Amino acid sequence: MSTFEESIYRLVVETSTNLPADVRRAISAAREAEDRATRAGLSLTTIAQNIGMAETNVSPICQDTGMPTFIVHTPVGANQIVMKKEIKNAIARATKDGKLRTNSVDSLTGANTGDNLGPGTPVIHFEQWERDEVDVRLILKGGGCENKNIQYSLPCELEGLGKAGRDLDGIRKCVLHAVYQAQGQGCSAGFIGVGIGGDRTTGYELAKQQLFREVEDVNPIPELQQLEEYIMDKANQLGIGTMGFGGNVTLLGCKAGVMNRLPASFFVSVAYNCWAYRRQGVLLDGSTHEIKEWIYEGGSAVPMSAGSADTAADEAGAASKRPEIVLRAPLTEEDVRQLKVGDVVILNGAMHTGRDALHKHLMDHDSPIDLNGGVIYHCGPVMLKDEEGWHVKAAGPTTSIREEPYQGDIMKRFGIRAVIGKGGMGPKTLAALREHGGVYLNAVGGAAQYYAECIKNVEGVDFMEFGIPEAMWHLNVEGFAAIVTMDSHGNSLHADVEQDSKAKLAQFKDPVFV
Ligand SMILES: O=C(O)C[C@H](O)C(=O)O
Ligand code: SF4
Repeated sequence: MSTFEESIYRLVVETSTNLPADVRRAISAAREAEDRATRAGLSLTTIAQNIGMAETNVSPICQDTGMPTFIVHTPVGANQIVMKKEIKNAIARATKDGKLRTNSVDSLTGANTGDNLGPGTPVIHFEQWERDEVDVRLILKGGGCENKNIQYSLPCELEGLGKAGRDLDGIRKCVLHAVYQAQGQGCSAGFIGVGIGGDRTTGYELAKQQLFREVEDVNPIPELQQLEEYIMDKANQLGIGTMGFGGNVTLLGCKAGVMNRLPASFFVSVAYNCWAYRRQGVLLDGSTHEIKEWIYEGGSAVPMSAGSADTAADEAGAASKRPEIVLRAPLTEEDVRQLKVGDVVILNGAMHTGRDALHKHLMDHDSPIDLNGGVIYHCGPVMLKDEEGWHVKAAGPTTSIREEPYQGDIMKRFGIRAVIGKGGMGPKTLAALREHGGVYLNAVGGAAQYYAECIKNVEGVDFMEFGIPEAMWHLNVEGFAAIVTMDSHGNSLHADVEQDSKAKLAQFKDPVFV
């Protein structure tokens, strides 16, 4: 392997497994701002533990290792064709080693390429510069937060905020709205990059580029510096909180950039990044391609609590007015009818993963196993196989709302009693929980190491043809902690937080930048 390929491999592993110092500082500050004995505080404790565990285990912070996106600056004359090939080799190797999930899926057939390579994956942007070194930056941005990106075309009308015009105040409203509409689904607390101007494509590119800035830097353009500070202040008054559980911290960073636009177009593009803000970079020697320096301060400079996986579960007891409730699957109707929003549940026993492909399949096919009393986990894990069998390398929840069209019907048809995911579900599922006797449990998004440790055994797998993330994994878990956010009595914490934050958003209707 060439030195360039080796250096890129190291960059990929570091990015996926070790959150940089500036991001850690932002998360630590959020922990300080949030009472530990709340749902948000509890989730931040789990997040902090997870960051420490990922570093120690050299395993993915989150199971969704995202769309690898590289920005490479090369000296004039460097062979970009060879570099591209070697970047791809490094990606395939990191995937084989379980540092990246198999994340490249054929959009028409649904087939997973298995090595993270394919049309459009990875994304590599080359730029030439007049220096001798090679600068390679990488961001691994997951699908859940990518789904919460949003683009506005000014002028427009925004719920809660009214008219947004073609000026700085209109931009202000769009950015606040972008944070509101993400709720907890992009694994808040998040970081946003804002691209002002451009066309639809370059606007989004500019937004994503902002995510390569340091969390603590100061915008050199005074208007944008003001905008960033304003958004940081006001977005954190929306009360959405970590995971959308409500709380004081909703946004960890806001970076805005500007470029020219066409007279007829005025786009504001927002790239939403989850707390698992994985970006790193290396400066390579121009001739040897050895790593000369890391671009962003390494994570090890800011230790996060790497304590035992029990800490969060212990704090969970304090976060709830009622003691935590320990249940063993399969569950009975009585088990789940006793649960109320806010309860902390510790699950033991059998759990089955299922996400988009499985839910669609189960609508008109039988299940390969008996799901009566069963627990479905919305999760697409990172798995590795050796002589002894399959091992879980990372296994946090995925965004549940995508299963909203199917979930209620499937629960009733197969007798499923609990669904675990993140971000909450909608009215159809809530009605089914009530009618059938079911519960929705919210796990901490991105806490892939924390949950992987709870999985004691992989009992089997079905539908491997869907690819590793979409297959139905049969797991045996111990001490899997999650919070009831939708119960069988018609209560949904997600609906409440959305309602509440909408009212708070409306406070920021009046012009600020005039
Ligand atoms: O694909 C996943 O595992 C998670 C995804 O990033 C999500 O946030 O829903
Ligand atoms: S699960 Fe959450 S933390 Fe992981 S990539 Fe998706 S949005 Fe980010």
